Amino acid sequence: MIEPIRPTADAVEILDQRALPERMRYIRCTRADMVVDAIQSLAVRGAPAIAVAGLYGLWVEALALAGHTNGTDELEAAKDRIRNARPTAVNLAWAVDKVWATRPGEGSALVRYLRREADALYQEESLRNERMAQFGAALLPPSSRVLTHCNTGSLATIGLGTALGVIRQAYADGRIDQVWVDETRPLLQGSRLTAWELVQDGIPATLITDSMAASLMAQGKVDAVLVGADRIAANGDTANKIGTYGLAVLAHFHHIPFYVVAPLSTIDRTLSSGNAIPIEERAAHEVREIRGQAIAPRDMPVFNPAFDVTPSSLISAIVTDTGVAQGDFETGIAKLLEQEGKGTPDA
Ligand SMILES: CSC[C@H]1O[C@H](OP(=O)(O)O)[C@H](O)[C@@H]1O
Repeated sequence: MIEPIRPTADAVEILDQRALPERMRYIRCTRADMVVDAIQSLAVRGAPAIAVAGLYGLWVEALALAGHTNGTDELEAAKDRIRNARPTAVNLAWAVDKVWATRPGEGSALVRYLRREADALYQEESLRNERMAQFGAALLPPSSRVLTHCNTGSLATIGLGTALGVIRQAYADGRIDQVWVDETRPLLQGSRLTAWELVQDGIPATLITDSMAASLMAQGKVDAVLVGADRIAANGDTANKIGTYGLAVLAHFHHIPFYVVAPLSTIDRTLSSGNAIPIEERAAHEVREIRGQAIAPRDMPVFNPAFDVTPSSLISAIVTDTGVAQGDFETGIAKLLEQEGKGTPDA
């Protein structure tokens, strides 16, 4: 299994996803700001993965500050920088807030606690992926041809992945014949990362540009669309990689099931709808260049939102680690949240 995050005795090693698919190199992080930079530059990315990376960042910072005079204040400031490193994916803030709220005093007890919490989330996310894969695969009829957007695999999570975890399980169950992989402009998480993961797994996949999805659906070559999520509101409105909303509109028009796959840690219990989900806007060069090569006039104005919001009315089902919500998402999501931690996922 690919390891996007590798904790060691005194650091956290992060697989630099910016260098994929050509090179596998790890960044050794010994301070919080090294992890913040890795998250903000998308060296590590994907809602669940950045939450795990963030907790290890908190741990290495506590390790480095142990014994410092202003260590407590410096650690709290670092915590805020980690928490706010990327605004849309709720997992990061949720994990940091949860761990910070119940931390013990300071010193070695705090260091041990933070490492223990990071290890626990690492394990938990891996198990969540396995449960989602089972629930999601059951939705797909045999010989399905599915389309996916961005990267929701082992690189974006810990373990099988979310939407890509469902695809892996469904393929293993003989339910998938073909995967259409959206390249996912501007940062190409689909062509660089999802395609790389599927090639490694030997799963039949074909790379397409984002603009090709519509005609594939019109030709009847797509049986389902599977995507991940960065933040899901209580009514099921979902923020995900830019381009997801367009796919949902296309799927709705062509009567194709549109599935969102995400762990409960992606659900924002405080938001009644997607209107208030903060959408991260990123640097213009990400659109104007590819790997430093200009593909647009140098000072061309750019609009570069990293995510968009799909209204729940366009979503066929939301697959989580405790079961599947369909139809009345508000009630369905509330029921799935009630299952959390009970160890007996919804049937
Ligand atoms: C299971 S990852 C969820 C989500 O994260 C990705 O965004 P990014 O590559 O910017 O971190 C994409 O929206 C995935 O669907």
